Amino acid sequence: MSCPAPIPAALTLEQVSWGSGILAPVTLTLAPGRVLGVLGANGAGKSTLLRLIYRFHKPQSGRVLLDGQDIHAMPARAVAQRVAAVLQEQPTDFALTVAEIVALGRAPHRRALAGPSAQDAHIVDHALERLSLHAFAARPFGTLSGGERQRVMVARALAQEPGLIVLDEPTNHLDIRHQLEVLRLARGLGATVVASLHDLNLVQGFADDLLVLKDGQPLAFGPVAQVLTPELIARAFGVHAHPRGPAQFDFSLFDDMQQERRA
Ligand SMILES: Nc1ncnc2c1ncn2[C@@H]1O[C@H](COP(=O)(O)OP(=O)(O)OP(=O)(O)O)[C@@H](O)[C@H]1O
Repeated sequence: MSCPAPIPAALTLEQVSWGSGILAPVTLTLAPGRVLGVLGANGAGKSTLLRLIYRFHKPQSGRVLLDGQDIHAMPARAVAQRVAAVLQEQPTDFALTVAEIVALGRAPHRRALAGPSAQDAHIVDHALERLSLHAFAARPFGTLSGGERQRVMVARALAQEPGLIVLDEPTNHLDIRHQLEVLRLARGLGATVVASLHDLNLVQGFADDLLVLKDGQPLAFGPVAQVLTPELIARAFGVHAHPRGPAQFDFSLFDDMQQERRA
């Protein structure tokens, strides 16, 4: 049994704002399969923007369009079949096992009162495998470390087979190898991706496009190489960005390094 590849979603934000100045109107279009990194200092409005995209907040003005449809004109279930979110807040039902939490990702796809199908079980199994979580499948969620929990939340999103995946600081709690693995996995899903990140180096190898926010205002949007300049970093974060010194490293996964060496 194979897992069908998700059909990536097109995302458009049309003058989307929220709160009294918490997020000023943002307009952008992401073609299906594009990866958007959202950057900004603490309190800049990143999570607020993400909440608008996964339909937690209703915009004060403007519209969020998923494949051309306003997400607030769509049934919540239809949105949940297309959009998965990996959030900083995690489930508090610590007694559920890892496999049970990941299986929750299948809920939007099941008919009312229907139990899990063989296909659901296969998809959950596949998600556990991709996040190297098989050994944890029967463990209560509450007994896991912060990094292990984060991987479970990514596996749940994977099981949802979304066309758009929204990740709020997905590398929080993760060691460097798992950070790279989760970002590579998110990129390789075939879905459109929107992720807030704090690591300006990691975002360069991960995102196609960047949206930079400051005090709830969009400062810049466009391809990473065009947007991420020392001037922009100074405006967004109030720091100088210097070229790397000799005691600093770029990181990649072993298999990437082997490929690079072979090349
Ligand atoms: N429901 C709310 N009511 C009042 N203020 C809010 C609400 N939600 C967010 N804010 C405020 O809006 C600002 C933006 O918050 P948001 O969580 O979007 O920032 P962020 O960029 O994700 O920050 P961080 O990097 O610290 O996670 C913050 O000052 C926050 O306190």
